[in-house]
Amino acid sequence: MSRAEGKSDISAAPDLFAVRSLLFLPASNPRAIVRARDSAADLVVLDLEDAVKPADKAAAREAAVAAVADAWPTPVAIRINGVGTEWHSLDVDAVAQSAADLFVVPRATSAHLVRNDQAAVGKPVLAMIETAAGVLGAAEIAQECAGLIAGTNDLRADLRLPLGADRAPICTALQMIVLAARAAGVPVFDGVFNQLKYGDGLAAECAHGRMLGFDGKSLIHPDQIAPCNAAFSPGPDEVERARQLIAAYDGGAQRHEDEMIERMHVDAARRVLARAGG
Ligand SMILES: CC(C)(COP(=O)(O)OP(=O)(O)OC[C@H]1O[C@@H](n2cnc3c(N)ncnc32)[C@H](O)[C@@H]1OP(=O)(O)O)[C@@H](O)C(=O)NCCC(=O)NCCSC(=O)C[C@H](O)C(=O)O
Ligand SMILES: [Mg+2]
Repeated sequence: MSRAEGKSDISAAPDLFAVRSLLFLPASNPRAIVRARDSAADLVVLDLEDAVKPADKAAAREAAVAAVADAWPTPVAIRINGVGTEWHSLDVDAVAQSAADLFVVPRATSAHLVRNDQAAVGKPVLAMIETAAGVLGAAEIAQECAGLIAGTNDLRADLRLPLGADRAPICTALQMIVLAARAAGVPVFDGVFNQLKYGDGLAAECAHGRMLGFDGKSLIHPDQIAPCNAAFSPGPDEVERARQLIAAYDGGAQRHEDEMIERMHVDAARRVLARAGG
């Protein structure tokens, strides 16, 4: 089945608040494209940027456009090369003509550059915040976007952190990215976990991201999808607590199981039920 080419309705953005897992893959890897299409990722991002060697950029662009023309069970995005690179305008033109549902801009540093790309492509855009300048501009950038993604590898590099640094030195930046997205009313996604043999490390980092307020997480391998989806889905106890809280509430401030609850707790409980699928 083939999808209409050149979809350009930016109001037709998928419900990105429902996205828990964003699977990145190099658009130059055809086997990975097949795997991604069959995967349980909530959103797939075909990468033209850092995952693709310079010599492969043109072929990757062609492959991404061809891939998104087919039917996908989930929304599919293309990550373009950044403004100022030799591939940027070719990527913009190709994605504008493609059937991708949305696109991703890397290393976003200013709202007007994101606005320019969005106007040229005519699709919803997710902006990656992955530099110090991007973090400081995130509040304005978020106003131009369908969502923000933390680019934690580039951010660590831009901050000149030692290789292998954990999350402690980037926590302030992560919180600023979440604040920016929430102030703009758009969803926000955590960065990638680079370890491919991870034990409990991935689940712990997903849980940390959820506690910081992220809606979901960027992933680099299909094996990371199940732990990520589980971590960003409310468990049965959480769902039951949410149901009981909503049922018990009748306005104002009240006691519920030895805690005070107010209207905002009911709103949060409703979000839990929505994410759990009703
Ligand atoms: C990291 C990898 C290069 C590892 O590759 P490899 O060792 O070949 O993996 P496997 O042998 O375990 O692969 C098994 C099969 O799974 C497919 N596969 C692998 N990764 C993916 C994927 N991401 N999506 C879909 N399918 C995938 C392989 O093709 C194998 O299939 P088959 O041959 O049929 O058995 C590799 O995992 C990889 O390339 N990952 C994604 C890298 C990427 O996209 N990077 C850019 C985004 S991350 C980033 O930089 C964020 C941000 O910009 C920042 O700065 O933080
Ligand atoms: Mg990056």
